[in-house]
Amino acid sequence: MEDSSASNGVSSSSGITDVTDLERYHVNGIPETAYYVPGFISEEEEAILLQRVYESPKPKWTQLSNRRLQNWGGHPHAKGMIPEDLPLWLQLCASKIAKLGIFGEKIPNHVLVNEYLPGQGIMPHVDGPVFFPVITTLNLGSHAVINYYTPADSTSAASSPTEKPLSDSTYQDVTEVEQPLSETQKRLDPRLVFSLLLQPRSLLIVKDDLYTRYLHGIYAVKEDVLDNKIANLKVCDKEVGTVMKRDTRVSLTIRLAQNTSKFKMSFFKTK
Ligand SMILES: O=C(O)CCC(=O)C(=O)O
Ligand SMILES: [Fe+2]
Repeated sequence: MEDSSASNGVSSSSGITDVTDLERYHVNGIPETAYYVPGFISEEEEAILLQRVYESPKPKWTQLSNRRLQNWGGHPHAKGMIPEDLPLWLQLCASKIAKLGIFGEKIPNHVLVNEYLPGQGIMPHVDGPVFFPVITTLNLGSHAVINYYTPADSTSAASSPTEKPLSDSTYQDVTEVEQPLSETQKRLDPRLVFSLLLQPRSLLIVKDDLYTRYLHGIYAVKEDVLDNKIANLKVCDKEVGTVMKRDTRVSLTIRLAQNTSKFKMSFFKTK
């Protein structure tokens, strides 16, 4: 008999069922809380998810200057979000992640699909306040190295007090803020605190300050040279100096948007 959940994406069962198990995946040696779960999904599940992403209607894609994306679950806005139901294949992903207990009793309701060709990246930014302060990323197709930078409001010597915080990548003005990618990267490099290698099929979970205050970004390069800033190199069984060629990477950023109904009411009141 065919397993309908598998044909729609990921099976909702998982070997990891509670937060106690999750502690095994805690990333050590970094100042904030992150979990890196290698092999969170199988190769079959990865292939099905990629198939679902690429069979989505063309208008679902938004082309940005250095990547393209699909937004599922409603459009985030500084004041909240009008929710839309996730398609079944994403609901299954969200349920599997919810079983880890990291969203309390809730199930994530928003998914951002980002596609990066080799040489593409995302400039350092913080995600918006619309979301519950846990961010989960499912990695498909290729690796990436994600960099974390000290917060713009940090008192560290490297940060400039005149600097404006960067906008949320999911906001409408993203195309404008993404133009000066290399300039921004150069300016922020002294503030790089640590990086994480994200292998295909892994799940990354970051929380609290790492989510709300640190900036995160991915270099726009065709290959990554692994260095000792990468906190999970050992877990990934990799060595400093290894060169990893990028292929096309698809990431699913799976989050819980809050205050959705409140926004709905005030939205209609102002019309
Ligand atoms: O692709 C990633 O892992 C990062 C995506 C991201 O930071 C975002 O969409 O806000
Ligand atoms: Fe982000």
